[in-house]
Amino acid sequence: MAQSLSLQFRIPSSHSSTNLSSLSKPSLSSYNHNHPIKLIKKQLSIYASSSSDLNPESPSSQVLISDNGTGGDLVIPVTDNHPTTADSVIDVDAVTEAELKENGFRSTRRTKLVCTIGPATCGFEQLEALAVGGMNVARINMCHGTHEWHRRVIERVRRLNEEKGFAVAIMMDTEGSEIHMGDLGGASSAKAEDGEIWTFSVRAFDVPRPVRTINVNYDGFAEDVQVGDELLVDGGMVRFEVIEKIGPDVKCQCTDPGLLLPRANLTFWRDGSLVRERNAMLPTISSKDWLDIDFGIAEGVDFIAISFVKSAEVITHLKSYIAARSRSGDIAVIAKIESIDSLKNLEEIILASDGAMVARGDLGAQIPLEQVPSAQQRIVQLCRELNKPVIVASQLLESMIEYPTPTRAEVADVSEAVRQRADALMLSGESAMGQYPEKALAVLRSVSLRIERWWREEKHREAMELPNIASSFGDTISEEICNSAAKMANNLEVDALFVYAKTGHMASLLSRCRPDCPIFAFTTTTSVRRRLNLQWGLIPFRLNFSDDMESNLNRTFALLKARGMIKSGDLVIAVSDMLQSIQVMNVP
Ligand SMILES: Nc1ncnc2c1ncn2[C@@H]1O[C@H](COP(=O)(O)OP(=O)(O)OP(=O)(O)O)[C@@H](O)[C@H]1O
Ligand SMILES: CC(=O)C(=O)O
Ligand SMILES: [K+]
Ligand SMILES: [Mg+2]
Repeated sequence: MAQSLSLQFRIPSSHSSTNLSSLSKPSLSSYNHNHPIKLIKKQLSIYASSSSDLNPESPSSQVLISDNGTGGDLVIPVTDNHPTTADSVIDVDAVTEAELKENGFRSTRRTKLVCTIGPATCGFEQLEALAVGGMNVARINMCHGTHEWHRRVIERVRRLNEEKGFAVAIMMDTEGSEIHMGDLGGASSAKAEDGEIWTFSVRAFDVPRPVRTINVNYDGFAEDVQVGDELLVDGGMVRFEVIEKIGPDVKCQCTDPGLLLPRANLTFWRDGSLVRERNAMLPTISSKDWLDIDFGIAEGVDFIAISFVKSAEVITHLKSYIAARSRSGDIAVIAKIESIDSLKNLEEIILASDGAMVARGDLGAQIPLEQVPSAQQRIVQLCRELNKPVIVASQLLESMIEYPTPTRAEVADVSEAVRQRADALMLSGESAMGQYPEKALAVLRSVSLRIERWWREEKHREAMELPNIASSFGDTISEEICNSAAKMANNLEVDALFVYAKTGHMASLLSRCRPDCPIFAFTTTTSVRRRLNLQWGLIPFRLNFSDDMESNLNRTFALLKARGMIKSGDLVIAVSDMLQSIQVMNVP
């Protein structure tokens, strides 16, 4: 297949003979600051002020309202579910829009934020507060709650996206078939005190549960453990020693007291290492997980995260299962790295997946805690090399489940993940059942912004050699274009990279380069837009565009300028997957 590579430099003639670096600092401070955040609630979609940009054929699909403050009208598509036919509409969420207007390009956050939704955050208003606070992906954990409960959360997030222009993606996280406790008969927690004897059993207990008894989900439990083994709840939050086995009952003495939470994970250790007897043979995807996956496919979730992945095969199998069943076949599969086996087979698992999660909670129960930081660094780096989005998860702001401010150590941990340039950070209990979900999200947001800016100001560019990952000549060209465009963007200090990518692939290749400027990713479908929302530095927009880059650019400039998101003179580099080209230009 013949491919042409055209490099077009369209610096206006008045600038053509000047030193490029002198062009590169359009005064972002000239952004006007008169846009109250209140606008957030109603700004949804935007269109150009020029009437020729409006599609007269579909006026009935739009509602025009005046936004009395920024000048110009807003176009609100009645439904955001399918690509609208109106070429005049560009979908971007109001928070991004306000952020760009208020602070300019450079200040936008590059690190994406995932929030686990639970009882503390499942209401529409709570979800909206998280979206306004910067949530890019809502995670639902199938360890907890019913399908009905999860369906309602999904429906609310969808409604939020449709009504308020957000692109919050949904990630479903499977339970997996590792050993865990039962649900404590409805109690929210149980306290285990030092020296107490508790009974762990595969027997189901009556309600109310007899005191100091815990049900275990794994039939082979009593057979696999031995007297003297250490039993760790939630990777060591509470510890017991096995003192006696009586049929299905295992008597254990508490050695490290603490709170037992419903369905907490259990591991047992012998002579300092994790015991993996028959439970190592449990399937990665249990029969309950398959039912949950069918539910996720039916609900059209954007990501399915698979717990306790051991090998690449399970990912490949799940991907073909999804491809055969999903209407659009576009659910991304995220491998959760939280077991010894997943570390052993890391590269092939990541290659087979669409992304990975450093699931430090369970990982820290399977390898010594002091090995978790280096595992994290390795996973983050490998994912970036292989161009797969990576999420750093668990206990980032654990103390904020109870307290309104984080510990210094937590802030340092978040900073380190941002500095490693992970695509995304995740809240678990902090947002699912903590007392300060919005505050925790605000901490992730402000720490990300601060560390990213510091990194740019210090020009700390990693000397990371990005390997060639393309499998065809066409892909190689895309990859070279993105690498070059990102490098040019840094050297020329441009304000933004624009990428027109139908499947989103070129957008993620640009994100992999972690350039200094934000990446405006234009895509034609809402589902691709949502999926891109997990990736570092991408500001995803949905826009109908053609194969004619000249007209795409002109239209985009008009649309974005009309809303004050860019302005004349801003320096932009544009790439596209239709016309494989790099164009450098000032916004006219
Ligand atoms: N849908 C839900 N309903 C009720 N409680 C929930 C729900 N989702 C999460 N939680 C609560 O938030 C806590 C933290 O959530 P998180 O998703 O990190 O789960 P986890 O059980 O710790 O396990 P893992 O993340 O390894 O699957 C849970 O232990 C649970 O108490
Ligand atoms: C997120 C998760 O599953 C873990 O940290 O174990
Ligand atoms: K899970
Ligand atoms: Mg886990």
